[in-house]
Amino acid sequence: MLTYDAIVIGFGKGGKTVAGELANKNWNVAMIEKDPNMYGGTCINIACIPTKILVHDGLEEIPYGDAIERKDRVVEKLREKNYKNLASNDRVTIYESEAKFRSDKEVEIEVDRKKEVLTAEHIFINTEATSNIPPMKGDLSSDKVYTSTTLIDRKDLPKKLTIVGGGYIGLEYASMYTNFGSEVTVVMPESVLLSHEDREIATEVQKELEIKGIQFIFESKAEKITEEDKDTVTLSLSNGEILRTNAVLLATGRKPNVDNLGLENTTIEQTAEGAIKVGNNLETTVSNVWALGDVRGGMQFTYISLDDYRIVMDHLFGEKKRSLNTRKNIPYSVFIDPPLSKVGLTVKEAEEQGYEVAVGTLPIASHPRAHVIDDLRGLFKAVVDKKTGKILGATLFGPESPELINLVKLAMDLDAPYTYLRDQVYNHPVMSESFNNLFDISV
Ligand SMILES: Cc1cc2nc3c(=O)[nH]c(=O)nc-3n(C[C@H](O)[C@H](O)[C@H](O)COP(=O)(O)OP(=O)(O)OC[C@H]3O[C@@H](n4cnc5c(N)ncnc54)[C@H](O)[C@@H]3O)c2cc1C
Ligand SMILES: NC(=O)c1ccc[n+]([C@@H]2O[C@H](COP(=O)([O-])OP(=O)(O)OC[C@H]3O[C@@H](n4cnc5c(N)ncnc54)[C@H](O)[C@@H]3O)[C@@H](O)[C@H]2O)c1
Repeated sequence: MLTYDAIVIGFGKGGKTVAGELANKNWNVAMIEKDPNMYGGTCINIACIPTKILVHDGLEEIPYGDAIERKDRVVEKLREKNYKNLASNDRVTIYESEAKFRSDKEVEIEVDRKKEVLTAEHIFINTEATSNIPPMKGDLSSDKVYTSTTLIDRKDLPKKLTIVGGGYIGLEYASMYTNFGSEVTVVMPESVLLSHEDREIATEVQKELEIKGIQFIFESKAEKITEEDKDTVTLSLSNGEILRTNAVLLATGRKPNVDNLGLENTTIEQTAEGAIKVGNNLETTVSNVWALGDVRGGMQFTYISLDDYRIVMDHLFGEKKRSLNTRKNIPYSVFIDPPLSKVGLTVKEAEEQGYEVAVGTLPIASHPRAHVIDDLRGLFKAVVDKKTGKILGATLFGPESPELINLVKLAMDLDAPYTYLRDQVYNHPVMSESFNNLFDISV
């Protein structure tokens, strides 16, 4: 049995950051990663970075095949850099193996076909989330059926792409493949697009995506896939429709990955949804065994996993003040064209929580920067508490919104009144100066 100060399972955002930091504090760290193509984790290899490269290149009208090649080159470079970052640290030993718990503090791996057991007082679980495959009949193993991971490895552009699921992945892939030239249809069980978002803005999003050529089929589930010929499958929907298509993307959520992790050999508990159960400081039900990122449930974003690392470090070495409870406003963006970004509450959510609200609305077409960049699409909305003047939230649909939303987040975190963003001196002509008008709200 090999003894370390810490074992990290999964070379993802949370895991690699924890491993590097512990090694810098002179801990001996075992880093276990099961897939040599995943050094650096989901984000850089199969998610945020490759998809945002394709979003970018699609908008630049770069041919699909060239964009896929560039994506592969960048990902390889990043993976190598991530690997070297830890491999070059004498305090870190990297094991390429699936990790499986044998007991609360023992982890089994396979090295050169031989089983090896590692033990450490501190263990960090960072084993990602994986694609949900919906219960469907037919040829699910067809080479024309994809997940978000496998579709972006396809070298030729599918003429017709049908996407099952209208969440983040469904919409981002719909927008990006339409930009490359695919004819895209999105099938979803909901009766409206983006059911949790501001209705006025969601309607605007649907309008813009339909103008691009995307078709939406609401209130419908995909039920069966039938192989037709070498280029075609048919997809039977619960509403009776049958779609002929060249590729099907299953974008129906991602679930915490605890497959083969051996949790049954431990006293680590899981939530009803199958995530690893953690307290507010991210410790599992076993003392000094921690879980970070997608595997512990909750919001699935790279920056959440990074902030999980901050919480864990604060509990191990700091003042123990950081926790899930102290985390402030979390922004997010859906990288459709133009992008949609949100922080805080919508009008409906604020009213449901008992706030009396004042609302600012700004069509992007009214803003000078929109004319400079020749993109008049979109609508911004801000929600303010009438009583205190505090900003309760903003939903920004329009160019550059993924950058802008962080300004609103900052103002909200600092408890600044809405007038702070309204009366700010911004440079010109830029998108952020739209806040002079967006926040010109009478409360
Ligand atoms: C298509 C797509 C696009 C996305 N776009 C964005 C975006 O733009 N912005 C954003 O913030 N988020 C985005 N996300 C979400 C983001 O990628 C994840 O939230 C984030 O990568 C999760 O990181 P993590 O720290 O949980 O671990 P991960 O980075 O997922 O790493 C986990 C690692 O553990 C390894 N592993 C698993 N089981 C074992 C085991 N038993 N033994 C050893 N190793 C194991 C895996 O191989 C993997 O390398 C996207 C996700 C997808 C799918
Ligand atoms: N920009 C980003 O930050 C970004 C981008 C992509 C993914 N992500 C992360 O990845 C996670 C997973 O994304 P996702 O889009 O797969 O999940 P999601 O939960 O956002 O959406 C899943 C969709 O699939 C639908 N669905 C479920 N079963 C279905 C069925 N049988 N037939 C048809 N539709 C069905 C749901 O109703 C929903 O519309 C997100 O939660 C997000 O955190 C983030």
